[in-house]
Amino acid sequence: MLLYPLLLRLEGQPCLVVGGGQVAERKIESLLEVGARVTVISPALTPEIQRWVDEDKLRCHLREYQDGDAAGHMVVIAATDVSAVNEQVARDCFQRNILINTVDIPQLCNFYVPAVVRRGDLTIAISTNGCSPAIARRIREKLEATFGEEYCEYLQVMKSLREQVLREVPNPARRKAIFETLAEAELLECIQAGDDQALKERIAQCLSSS
Ligand SMILES: C[C@@]1(CC(=O)O)c2cc3[nH]c(cc4nc(cc5[nH]c(cc(n2)[C@H]1CCC(=O)O)[C@@](C)(CC(=O)O)[C@@H]5CCC(=O)O)C(CC(=O)O)=C4CCC(=O)O)c(CCC(=O)O)c3CC(=O)O
Ligand SMILES: NC(=O)C1=CN([C@@H]2O[C@H](COP(=O)(O)OP(=O)(O)OC[C@H]3O[C@@H](n4cnc5c(N)ncnc54)[C@H](O)[C@@H]3O)[C@@H](O)[C@H]2O)C=CC1
Repeated sequence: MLLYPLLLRLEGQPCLVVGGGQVAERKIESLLEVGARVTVISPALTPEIQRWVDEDKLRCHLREYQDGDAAGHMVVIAATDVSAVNEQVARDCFQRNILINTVDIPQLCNFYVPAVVRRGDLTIAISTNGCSPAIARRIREKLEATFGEEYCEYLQVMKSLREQVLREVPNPARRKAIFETLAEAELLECIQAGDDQALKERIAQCLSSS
């Protein structure tokens, strides 16, 4: 079965992680990174999760999951090492149409967590449809080597150029031509080389030629 890829806005949204072990820690970290409002329910926590609790980065209930705890959350991750508990959490979520990731039972997920490369505004998400998370991780590591930190600045430059063109060029067909010329203009190479002069010249060329 094919999965539909989505990028969610979770800033300020209530999310629940059930379990406080190694896998929970990885999933919590990625939720905190995007500004989600995270609650953890688990009788025990890794030292890192405990640190996030101490720093007030997340709310925590030091107890076992109880029926219905999932209610009111946008996203839930069932990450205990007890399959029966994870199944109970998943059941609660399916009843309520909540997004649920059950870490040990792919059939009880309505979404998977991909491996992710982030470079500022660039997000590359990798999934093997659950066939091999280890391969997803290796592909991420390969892509990290190809898409370096310079993509952060590159996308910022492209963003401000795009805003400028949207503002100044009324004709959509001409705008499209300019965006394509800019995308092909090897601006990344100028950024990698730290050559601001060449960058400015190429941009000026693109804006005047298309
Ligand atoms: C279905 C899915 C559901 C979900 O969790 O979303 C799922 C399920 C399971 N994972 C298992 C094992 C491992 N998972 C990892 C790592 C990651 N797993 C992630 C996602 C996913 N894992 C979803 C599918 C993603 C896809 O479509 O490819 C990543 C990408 C994202 C993240 O978790 O943040 C993250 C890499 C992040 C990174 O490095 O970039 C490693 C490797 C490691 O830890 O280094 C191992 C051990 C090696 C191996 O098994 O391959 C097991 C079996 C446990 C057991 O042995 O019983 C199950 C359950 C099952 O398959 O039945
Ligand atoms: N999807 C993924 O990416 C991966 C999934 N797994 C699966 O994830 C599961 C968890 O792995 P780990 O985090 O390494 O285990 P762990 O043993 O480190 O953590 C389990 C956590 O669940 C908590 N817990 C147990 N019963 C609970 C209950 N009734 N209510 C709330 N919390 C409860 C424990 O206190 C502990 O914090 C394993 O079953 C494994 O099969 C393992 C690797 C990767």
